[in-house]
Amino acid sequence: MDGPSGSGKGTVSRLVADHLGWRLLDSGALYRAVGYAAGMAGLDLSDAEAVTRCAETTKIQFRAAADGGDTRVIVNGHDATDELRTETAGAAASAIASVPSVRQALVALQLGFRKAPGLVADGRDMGTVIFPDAPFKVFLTASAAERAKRRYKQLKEKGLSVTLAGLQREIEARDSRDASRAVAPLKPAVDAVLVDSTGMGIGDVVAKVLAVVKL
Ligand SMILES: Nc1ncnc2c1ncn2[C@@H]1O[C@H](COP(=O)(O)OP(=O)(O)O)[C@@H](O)[C@H]1O
Ligand SMILES: Nc1ccn([C@H]2C[C@H](O)[C@@H](COP(=O)(O)OP(=O)(O)O)O2)c(=O)n1
Repeated sequence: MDGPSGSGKGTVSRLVADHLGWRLLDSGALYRAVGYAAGMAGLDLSDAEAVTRCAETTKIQFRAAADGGDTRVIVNGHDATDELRTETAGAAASAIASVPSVRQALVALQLGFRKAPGLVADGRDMGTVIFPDAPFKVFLTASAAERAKRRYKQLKEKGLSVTLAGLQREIEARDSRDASRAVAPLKPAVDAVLVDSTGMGIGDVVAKVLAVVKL
């Protein structure tokens, strides 16, 4: 499941994976974790060699939350789940994700998630680069205005201080960087089913995605 920020990939992927009893890979969390670790180490995010070393050495673990809430993301032993959800972490992730050797450093880890009975993987290049032979591919979109509204609500609920206009600018800047980079740009795989979730409820989107999965 690939698509731009706020299209609902994470939410829909989790529900689809739960429904099918499949595993889940939130690939964006890996890029966020590396961006976060690089920031903690005081690295210059435009220093390709330093951030590549960081991607090669950062220890990233996913841990189910005890209360059934969001999966926790542990970065070098520290639970960084909350820090990783911020738009600053998203921007840092997008910056380091444009470095080809950083992407390369995360390939094996992602491939390791592919296990029976199945995997739902969410990101930007799941259907194009990491799992090109995936039998079912969805490219999930929504208008930039709607995606900004969703993110605004989500971050406000987490108590973060954000503005709608600021978020829309940040989301559009990130999408344009993700889509224009030379390696693994954000774009639908040729065999992906396009789902535009603008104006659709989460349940309807999940049903549409499940209809793509023909077992
Ligand atoms: N179809 C939808 N309608 C309304 N809100 C949605 C929809 N899909 C997702 N959301 C909400 O939008 C926010 C961003 O969704 P998320 O799954 O994190 O997107 P992504 O992983 O694509 O960035 C979340 O708060 C989520 O609950
Ligand atoms: N497979 C992926 C996943 C994410 N990235 C990069 C580009 C994205 O802007 C950042 C953050 O991704 P993430 O999916 O967590 O972001 P959103 O939840 O969609 O806002 O990481 C990537 O380059 N390739």
